[in-house]
Amino acid sequence: MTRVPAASSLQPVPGKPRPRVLSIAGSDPSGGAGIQADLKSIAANGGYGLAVITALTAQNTRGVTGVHVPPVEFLTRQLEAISADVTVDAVKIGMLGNAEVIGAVADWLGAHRPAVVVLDPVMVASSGDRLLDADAEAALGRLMALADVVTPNVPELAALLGEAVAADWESALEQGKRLAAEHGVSVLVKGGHLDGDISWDALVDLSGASASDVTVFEAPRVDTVNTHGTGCSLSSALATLLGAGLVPTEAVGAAKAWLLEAIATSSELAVGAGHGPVNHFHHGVLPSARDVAGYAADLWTTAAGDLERIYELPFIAALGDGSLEEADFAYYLAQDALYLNTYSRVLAAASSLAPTEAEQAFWAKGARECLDVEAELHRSWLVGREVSMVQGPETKQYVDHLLARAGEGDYAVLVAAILPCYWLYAEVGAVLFREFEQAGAPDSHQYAMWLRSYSDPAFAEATRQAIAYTAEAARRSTPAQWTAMQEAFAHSSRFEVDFFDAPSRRVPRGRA
Ligand SMILES: Nc1ncnc2c1ncn2[C@@H]1O[C@H](COP(=O)(O)OP(=O)(O)OP(=O)(O)O)[C@@H](O)[C@H]1O
Ligand SMILES: Cc1ncc(COP(=O)(O)O)c(N)n1
Repeated sequence: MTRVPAASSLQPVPGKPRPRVLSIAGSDPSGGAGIQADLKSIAANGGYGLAVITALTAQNTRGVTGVHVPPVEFLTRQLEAISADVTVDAVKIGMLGNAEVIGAVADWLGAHRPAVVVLDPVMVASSGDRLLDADAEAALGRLMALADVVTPNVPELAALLGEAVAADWESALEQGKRLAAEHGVSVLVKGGHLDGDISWDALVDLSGASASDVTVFEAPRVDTVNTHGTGCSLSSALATLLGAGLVPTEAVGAAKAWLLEAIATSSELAVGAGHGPVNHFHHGVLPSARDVAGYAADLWTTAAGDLERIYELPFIAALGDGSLEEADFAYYLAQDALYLNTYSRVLAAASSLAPTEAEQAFWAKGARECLDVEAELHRSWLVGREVSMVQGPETKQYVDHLLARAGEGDYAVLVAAILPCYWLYAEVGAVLFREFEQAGAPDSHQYAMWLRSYSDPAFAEATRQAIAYTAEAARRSTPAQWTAMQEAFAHSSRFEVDFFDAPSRRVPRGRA
C-alpha cells in the first residue's frame, strides 16, 4: 500500500476566484490613465475588471484638452446595473469630476459597499490640468469615510488637509499620518512627485492587519518621462490584490513591485510624445489567486515520486519500526546538524530577498529555528557519541545546490529549492509517527522522540505556509522562472532521497 497521497494535506486549497474589481473613474482615450489604465492593471494583477465611467476626458500624453461629465443620473444607472447583477470584491475610485458625482458615488457605496474600497483622490493630472472642480475637494471627505485606503500623491495630500504642499518625504509622511487620524482611514502616501534617487511610498495602516501602523516602501526612482497614469495603475493593482485576500502591506508591496517594473519597461511602448504610459503587461496576465493551488499541485507531483522512493529506503523502514542501528542514526543526525547550519543561512537569504514583510519574518524565524534544532541535536543526541562531523557527499551536494540558488538571488527559485526539506520531512514525519501510534507507541522504540519532533503540528503549519509562499511566488513568476523553480525544487527533492539513504551507503560501515 502506498503511503503517498494524491495530494498532500499541506497543500493550499483553491483560493478565492479571480477577484471582481470595479473601477469608478474617468476615461482617458490615450489609454495610459483612468479607466483604460485601471482595466489593464486589474487584468495584469489577476483580477476581472469592471468599469463605470464618471467622466470623459479629451487628453493625450501631453495634456487634457477637455472634460465632459455626463448627467449624474446616468452614472447612478451604471452603478445600479452592476450591483443588481454582479458581486464586486473590490472597488477602486478615481477621477470624479465634481461634487455631484462624488455625492452619487457616496450614495451608492452607502447602499452597496464592496468588501474593499480604494480611493485615489484624483484632483489634478500630471500635466497640471484639473480633473476635479476646486470647490469639490471638501466633498471627498464623505467618500474617505467609506474607503479602506486612500492613495493621495503629495499635492493631493496637502489639498485634503488644507495645508501647504510637503517639500520632503518626512513632511509628506507626517501629513499622511494626520490625514489617516483625521478621517479614520488607512492612507497610502505616494512620494512620486518628490525628487531624489528613491521613490518612497508609505502605508499608514489603521486596519490592524499589519505588523506596524506605518510601513515604508522604497524603490529606485526610474529616470523616465513615462509616468502618465502611475497613480491610477497603482490604486487599481492595490484594489485587485486586496480583493484577492492579501493583507494591506503585502498588497502594497506586490503592487509597487509590479508598477516599478511597468515603469522601468515603459520604453518598450511608443505611445505619444509627452508623458507616456507604463507597460502594464510586462509579465503578461497573472493567473488568478485561485491558481496558486495548481502550482503547489504541480510541485507535489514531482515530490510524490521521491517520497515513494524515501518510503522504500531501508533506513526509513528501520527508523519507523525502531530497528535502526544506532550508528546509522547517529550518522544521520550528525549530517542533519551539519545540513541545518547551512540551511539556516539559506533561509536567511530567502528572508533578505522576500518581497513582503510577512515572508521576510517567516523565513527569518525558520533560520533561527534551524539553529535551535541543530543545537538541540548536539545537546540531546550527539553528546557523548563518537560521530564524525565531516559533511558526507550527499549533504555536500545538497547544501551546495541550496547555496548556489541563494547566490543567484532569485527569491522564487530559492524558495522552490528550500521547500522540499520542509515538505518531505513533514510528510515522512507524519506517516512514521502515525504508524508508530498504530503500533501502540511502544516504549521500547528508540527513536520515538525524533518521530515526535517531525510530526509536530507547528512544523506542519510552517510547512503549509512555506508551500503557500512558494506557490504564490510561482504565480508571479515568468514562464522561465517557473521552469527554474521546478528544476530547483526537483533537485532538492531528489537530494532529500539521497540524504535519507546516505546512512545506509556510508563507507566504511560500522561506527559512524
Ligand atoms: N520615476 C519613478 N520611478 C519609480 N517609481 C515611481 C516613479 N514615479 C512614480 N513612481 C511610483 O508610482 C506611484 C504613483 O506615484 P505618484 O506620486 O506619481 O502618484 P500620482 O501622482 O497619483 O500618479 P499620477 O502620475 O498617475 O498622477 C508611486 O508608487 C510612486 O512611488
Ligand atoms: C481620466 C483620468 N484619470 C486620472 C488621471 C490622472 O493620471 P495622471 O496624473 O497620471 O495624468 C488622468 N490623467 N485621467
